[in-house]
Amino acid sequence: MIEAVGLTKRYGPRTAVEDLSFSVRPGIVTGFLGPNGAGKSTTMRMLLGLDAPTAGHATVNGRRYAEHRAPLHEVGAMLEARAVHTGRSAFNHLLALAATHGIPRRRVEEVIETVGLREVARRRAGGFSLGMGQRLGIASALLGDPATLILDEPVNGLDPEGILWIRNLLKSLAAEGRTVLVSSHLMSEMALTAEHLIVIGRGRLIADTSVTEFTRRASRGGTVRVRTPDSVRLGELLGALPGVVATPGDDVRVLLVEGADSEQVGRLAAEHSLVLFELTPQQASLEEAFMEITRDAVEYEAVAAAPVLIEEPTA
Ligand SMILES: Nc1ncnc2c1ncn2[C@@H]1O[C@H](COP(=O)(O)OP(=O)(O)OP(=O)(O)O)[C@@H](O)[C@H]1O
Repeated sequence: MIEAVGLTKRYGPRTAVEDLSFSVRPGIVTGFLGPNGAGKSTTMRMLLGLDAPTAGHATVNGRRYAEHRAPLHEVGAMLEARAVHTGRSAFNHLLALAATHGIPRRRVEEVIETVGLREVARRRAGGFSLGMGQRLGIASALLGDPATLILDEPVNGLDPEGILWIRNLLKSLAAEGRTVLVSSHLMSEMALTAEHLIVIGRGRLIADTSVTEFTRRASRGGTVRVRTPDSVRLGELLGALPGVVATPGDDVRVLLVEGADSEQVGRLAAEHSLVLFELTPQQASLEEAFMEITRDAVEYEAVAAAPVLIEEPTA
């Protein structure tokens, strides 16, 4: 269980994270989403005690990270996959990490097996591909068999096989009852991996919801396609409802309805005994929904990066 309460981080005049509160439950994968610069890495660093919050606090399994006696057994983290001593082999890197935390050599062999690095474990980690580096980062995170995992962009730069591997690994770790928080800026990937989402923009919480609810919200406000032999009559009835617009589709029997969901359209048709051949919500893709939901946050970044001069109107 991870808990953030009013987490705030300022770097000089810049607020990276602002009054962020959320909790991450065990047993499911929670996706931590936000556009670039939203504050995901900063938040994760605060959860791990690597950055001190300007205000607020965070706990992992009921305690602040620094208060854990054996933190590697409580929290496994991967923030930068490249944070590895490049001259060492993957095996020696893990062995050194294990030795300083009283973890037996057997466990090193186990995690190397889990992440599929057996063949290359004796090779210098500095020569690793990005994918191998990610696997090594995950191996380090798993070393202490922790109850909680915090991974920053673990699928970045991976090939499809690597992405599928991480997806399945995260799901199985969560299924074992662990708390799994994984950040990404890719909505479509998170939709396949996570069950719950925490979405931030400009350092603030935008959504704390299940993937199912997020998808539902994404399709709300979308268009409903209706095919009916009574399109003229149904169009009139829909047009009489406040905020509803029905426009003809690619066929005289097709209407594209905005401002009402498929349930409302179906009920209206039934009340007037109109036959329907088709009633299809046209879902926005999750990526579109994510862009829509975080748009203001992104626009702010763009404006902040390139200030626009507005001339004073002359009297
Ligand atoms: N050490 C720092 N000093 C000053 N500003 C910082 C520092 N670290 C982060 N920031 C700023 O805080 C904001 C949040 O950055 P952060 O890296 O946490 O975002 P992010 O969501 O992880 O982004 P990305 O997906 O691009 O990694 C950014 O505007 C960034 O420039």
